[in-house]
Amino acid sequence: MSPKNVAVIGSGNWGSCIARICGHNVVNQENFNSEVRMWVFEEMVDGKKLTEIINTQHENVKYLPGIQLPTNVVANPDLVAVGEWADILVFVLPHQFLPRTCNTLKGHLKPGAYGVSLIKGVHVEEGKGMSLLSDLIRESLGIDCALLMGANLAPEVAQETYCEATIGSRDPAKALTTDDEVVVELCGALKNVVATGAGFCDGLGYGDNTKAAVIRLGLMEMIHFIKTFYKDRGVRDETFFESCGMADLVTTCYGGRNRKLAEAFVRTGKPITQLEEEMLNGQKLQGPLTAAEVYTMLNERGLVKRFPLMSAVHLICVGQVAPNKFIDELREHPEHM
Ligand SMILES: NC(=O)C1=CN([C@@H]2O[C@H](COP(=O)(O)OP(=O)(O)OC[C@H]3O[C@@H](n4cnc5c(N)ncnc54)[C@H](O)[C@@H]3O)[C@@H](O)[C@H]2O)C=CC1
Ligand SMILES: O=C(CO)COP(=O)(O)O
Repeated sequence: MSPKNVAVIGSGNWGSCIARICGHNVVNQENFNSEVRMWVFEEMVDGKKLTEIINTQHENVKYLPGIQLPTNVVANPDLVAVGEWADILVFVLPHQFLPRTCNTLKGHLKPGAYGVSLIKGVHVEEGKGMSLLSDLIRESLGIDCALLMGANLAPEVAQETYCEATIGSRDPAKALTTDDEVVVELCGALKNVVATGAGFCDGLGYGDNTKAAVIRLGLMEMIHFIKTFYKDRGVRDETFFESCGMADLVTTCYGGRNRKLAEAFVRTGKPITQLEEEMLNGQKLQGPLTAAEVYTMLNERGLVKRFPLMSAVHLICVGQVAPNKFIDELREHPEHM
């Protein structure tokens, strides 16, 4: 069997961190090519191409500054060239860019190539409903796709502190932890909405009890949402207690970017898009966008009242509900009835 080529499709905060890990992991492994290619959405940083900076300084100075990348991680701005070369494609980019990325890759992958998605989000088209991002990858590219999700704030993972992750796959040859891939993927997507709510709590000055209630109600809505829309795909309760579930929810509600910006949104009154530009230096928030996508689904199906937390997060983000009404929206939560 010839050694497999690993490509990382994405080069943001998490993308660069994962490329670093892949780079270390393939060294001296006879089953893998010792070079890892990382597709970079090209941009200029201080007058230089980001790919050139990464390939000479071995650091993604914009999205993962201060962390050395192994020299066998090679940045490449040509998505099709990276896709044609790869046997394993690690998808790790902000979810809003996935449809266009798949369209570009379509028809260019090797036979037998497969994907692993680390992307937290969903794909919703008005009037057409919701699809999993992994299904988008599977269907548009004609490849199998596993998932890797978990309590994994990139800056901490890059520092190599102890953490866990959950790998989901229907194919037992690739599934190290669970075949319950729908729960693995959707927990990763939906916790970003709850984390936005947790940030509102912090911005409003509530204490830990209130935030714990938001986290718990958020988890209950996540479970109910997944069971409502995907019960025919083998949803199991125990998966919610894996790293992809409870643990990721907790870490994001305390240490994530969604929490941080939601707090600033309440404190400053500035629009989320403006705060994203001011505070994240090109990194992208997934929570408010996912909240809008989830709301579209819930609204089309008359389910807004059954999911008051996720709905309120969206309505607050778009300015239709005042942030200080957030907790009022939860007082008659269906979980309390
Ligand atoms: N950062 C983290 O701690 C973690 C992130 N994730 C998830 O991983 C996914 C990727 O997140 P990050 O790597 O942190 O990204 P990021 O938040 O750092 O986003 C910046 C990336 O988006 C790219 N980008 C900007 N415009 C683009 C376009 N038009 N087309 C394609 N790419 C474009 C930039 O080039 C850059 O690579 C997200 O779904 C996120 O929720 C999952 C676990 C941890
Ligand atoms: O998914 C994450 C941690 O597992 C990162 O969350 P944020 O995007 O809120 O930083």
